[in-house]
Amino acid sequence: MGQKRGNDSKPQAVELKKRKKGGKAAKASQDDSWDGMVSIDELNWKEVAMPDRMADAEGFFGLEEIDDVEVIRPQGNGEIQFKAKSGKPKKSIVRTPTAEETKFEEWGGFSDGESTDKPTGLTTVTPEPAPEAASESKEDKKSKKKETKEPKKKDTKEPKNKDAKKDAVPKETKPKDTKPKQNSKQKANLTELSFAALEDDDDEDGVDVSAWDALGLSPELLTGLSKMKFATPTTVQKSCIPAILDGHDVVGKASTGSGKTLAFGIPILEHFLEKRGKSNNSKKPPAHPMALILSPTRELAHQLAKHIGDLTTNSPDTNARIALVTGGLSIQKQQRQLANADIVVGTPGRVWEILSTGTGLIAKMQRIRFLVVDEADRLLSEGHFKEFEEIIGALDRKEHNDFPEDEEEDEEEEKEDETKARQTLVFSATFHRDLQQKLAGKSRWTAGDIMDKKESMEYLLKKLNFREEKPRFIDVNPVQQMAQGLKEGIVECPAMEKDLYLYSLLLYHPKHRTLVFTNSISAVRRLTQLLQSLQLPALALHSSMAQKARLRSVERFSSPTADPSSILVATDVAARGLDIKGIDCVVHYHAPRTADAYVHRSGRTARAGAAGKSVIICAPDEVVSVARLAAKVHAKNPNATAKKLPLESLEIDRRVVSRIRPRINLAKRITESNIAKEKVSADDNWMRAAAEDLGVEYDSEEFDESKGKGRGRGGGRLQREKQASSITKGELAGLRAELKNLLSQRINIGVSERYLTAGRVDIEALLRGEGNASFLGHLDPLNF
Ligand SMILES: Nc1ncnc2c1ncn2[C@@H]1O[C@H](COP(=O)(O)OP(=O)(O)OP(=O)(O)O)[C@@H](O)[C@H]1O
Repeated sequence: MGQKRGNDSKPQAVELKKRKKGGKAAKASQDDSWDGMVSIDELNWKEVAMPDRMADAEGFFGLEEIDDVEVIRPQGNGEIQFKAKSGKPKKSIVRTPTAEETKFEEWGGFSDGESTDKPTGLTTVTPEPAPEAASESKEDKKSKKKETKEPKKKDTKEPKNKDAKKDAVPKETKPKDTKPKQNSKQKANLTELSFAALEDDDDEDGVDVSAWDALGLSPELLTGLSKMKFATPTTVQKSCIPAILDGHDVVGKASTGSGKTLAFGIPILEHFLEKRGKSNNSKKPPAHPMALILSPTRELAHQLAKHIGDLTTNSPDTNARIALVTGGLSIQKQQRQLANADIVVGTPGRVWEILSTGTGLIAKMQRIRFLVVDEADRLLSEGHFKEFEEIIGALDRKEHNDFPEDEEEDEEEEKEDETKARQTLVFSATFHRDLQQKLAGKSRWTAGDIMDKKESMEYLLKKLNFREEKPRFIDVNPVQQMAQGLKEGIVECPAMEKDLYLYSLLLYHPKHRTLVFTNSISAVRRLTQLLQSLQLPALALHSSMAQKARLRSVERFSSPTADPSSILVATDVAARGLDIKGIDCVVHYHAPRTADAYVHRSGRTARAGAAGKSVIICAPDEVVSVARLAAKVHAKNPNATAKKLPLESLEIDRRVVSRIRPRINLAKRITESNIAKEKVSADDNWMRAAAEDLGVEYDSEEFDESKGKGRGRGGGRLQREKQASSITKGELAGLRAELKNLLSQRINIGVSERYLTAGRVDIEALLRGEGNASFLGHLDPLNF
């Protein structure tokens, strides 16, 4: 078993087997008198391969490990040392400095501040802001701190230190990245596991980030933002970051994909940098976590950790430890991770499990500076309320601090930070209308009914114990809940022809990455198979799939190398928070059940200022409820009236519908037969196993006969299933061949000899392969 390390070694800790990467380059003397002892930073660490699932990454990213070393404990207070295990060459455990490190070593540092006797390594070469920037920024931080101590009475959107900061920050931040290997490699590891599309790793150039100047951020984070190519803050970031930096509690509402994660992530990291700067010891593990971010689902928690982690990785010298606390790992491990993290991201169930069983963890967590509740309304619908209430109760309980070693730091903190109360930040894209009115101060809170309405958002907010009497309610888009670049459409069709219209829509929009929502798992299964049999690159996502299969589907769908026409068929498990870049179109195969679901589903496209489309396929008996739902979503939109909603009615060309019907009929028969066969075989296996357990004989034919005779509920379905499953292999092969033949031809929508000779068809264009490759003839686009 090898040793593992992370970024910060702590000599006294025997568990220093793990630390974040980025230790000093080795310069161990390798002459004959050398006794073979090396320090932690001189070891030849190897990067640990990242596991398939983020959950298996144990919460900390970028670990390194080493084999064949012995840990030599110090006498007294000395540093732990290492030496090669007996039988191994002494030098085998020593790292050779890279050419780059040697170069920097010779160069001798950046400025007066750098001590020349520093041994070696990345700490020496970590990019520092220009000297004046560094000193000004310290001043700024001090002044900002003063402001933070007391939430301002007046709502100032810009921090006071704006001007000073402005000078400190390079306009065109082209960071002299002195940790290129570490950063890009860590980034690669993370992005491999990410839901988001991979970015071009080779391109290290930053963008101009002067648009962020007004927010007065540190040079470190500006460099990170520059590298991530976030040239301007989004509206929610512009409004929330100053309020949070000023120490206010914030309830933030902003449309999907508008950048809410960094709206709270950036102030948290600013606080981290400020506190770390003061402690003058970046290597010491934190006495307690600084922020707790609660998220309703594992996927979202992973995404949040990754998004904030990306910013820390890209920001020089910002090695905040992020612990991901979700199911799937040993409690003891997560207790350790949580205790040593700067930022804890987790689901309420798991966080509570860890806190309630760990010794002293509650006392540590009581000292967090930020509590973030993301996708707050879903936290309730996911049934996390009980654990959430327990966590809040525990955080607010008075407990003794049983960490004597932290006392010194505590006193220091206490002296400097008079506002010990934590800041609470609540974010979502949807809050119901009554609550919005109350938060905006337009209607009153009535204590009586709130306490009766347990598990409501009102109750949750009351429980949160804000530091201020009233949190700042920042509603970035009070009139428009939908993203600006989103176009909404509706396709009306007979209830039994939704497959046909879905297929038409997909053919109308080639090279569109499409997310199709259904209301049931069985519909996801059926539609995925149906589309696959039509040779479309469809993938499934629903909650009954194993976690690994879910992640695989999302990654295959979102990978930049994926087919640009990729289709993900999903239940509402994918409706919230999932940040997949480049989804062009969301199709609601089943109408969403609530207005919020419509907002969140549609919010998977048109993210971060991009354009996107959302189309509801609507049966006649759904039209009224869909119109009501759209009216609710657009209630405050001045351009929408009950008669004129921003829902474009999309007319699918009848010729298309009639020409593709044979394809759909064949594909449906093949799919139904496959599903019925799978089901029969699963039932059969189950019956056989049950019969075996009971010690009776099982005759499947006899059983089938008795099943088919039933006239009660489900009798018709059983008959259909039986019929579908009774198609022979030969018949099925025949159907497949027929479908394959149809799919090999383009859909002819009006090209005949008569048209060709009458000049109705641009033959040249046809030969050039222009237009929609699925069709032969001219197809009027949907203009949508
Ligand atoms: N300032 C910025 N400039 C450009 N892109 C940004 C900026 N801030 C965030 N993004 C990108 O925008 C996307 C959406 O961000 P995020 O996931 O935080 O949105 P959200 O508001 O939380 O959405 P949802 O409500 O759906 O969870 C992400 O891919 C993120 O990388």
